[in-house]
Amino acid sequence: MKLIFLGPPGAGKGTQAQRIQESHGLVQLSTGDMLRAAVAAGTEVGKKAEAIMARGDLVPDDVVVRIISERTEQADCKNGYILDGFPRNVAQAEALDGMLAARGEALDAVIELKVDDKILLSRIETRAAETAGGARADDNAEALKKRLGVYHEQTAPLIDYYGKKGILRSVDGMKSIDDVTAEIEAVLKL
Ligand SMILES: Nc1ncnc2c1ncn2[C@@H]1O[C@H](COP(=O)(O)OP(=O)(O)O)[C@@H](O)[C@H]1O
Repeated sequence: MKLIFLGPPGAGKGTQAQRIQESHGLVQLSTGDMLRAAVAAGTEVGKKAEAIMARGDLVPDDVVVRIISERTEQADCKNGYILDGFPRNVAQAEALDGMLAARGEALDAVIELKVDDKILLSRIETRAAETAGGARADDNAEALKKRLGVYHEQTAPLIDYYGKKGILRSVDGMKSIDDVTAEIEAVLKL
């Protein structure tokens, strides 16, 4: 099974992807995590991405498309995967379509986690406070506003993109973590 978890920063994509990957034997592929690992390791990609990520902008499409293309070819992805944080704009979605078509594969579903902006802001502030010291470079008010703006401008159009393909499944991301997981499980059984 190949899934995309789509939603704004702080929507709970990572938390839910973690839970679903365990129950379905899938691999969670978070481009944010992979890019942070590249920054920490000081690779060429990391050097390119560091400042861009810190201010809340998107890393160039060719960089993340290559990362996903290479990662999904590894043996542990055979049973399927959850893309978390990718694609983030229409160009990335088209590149993903091309990659899957060339492999004779297709997406099973795109799970959209719907959360209001007001709730997102308070969730991310809490996350920043809880991880103070070890906080992510982009968990501050300014970068967060930027990330939300980038989401609405560039990523939200994907809701329509996948809606038209008939594979979009929207879930209320404002319920409890367990309830959201249950709703996703229900949607995946259909
Ligand atoms: N698919 C992507 N395309 C471009 N940049 C990305 C992509 N995924 C992650 N990034 C970069 O990594 C940052 C953090 O991403 P992520 O961990 O998914 O955070 P969140 O979902 O909380 O915004 C983004 O703001 C962006 O700079």
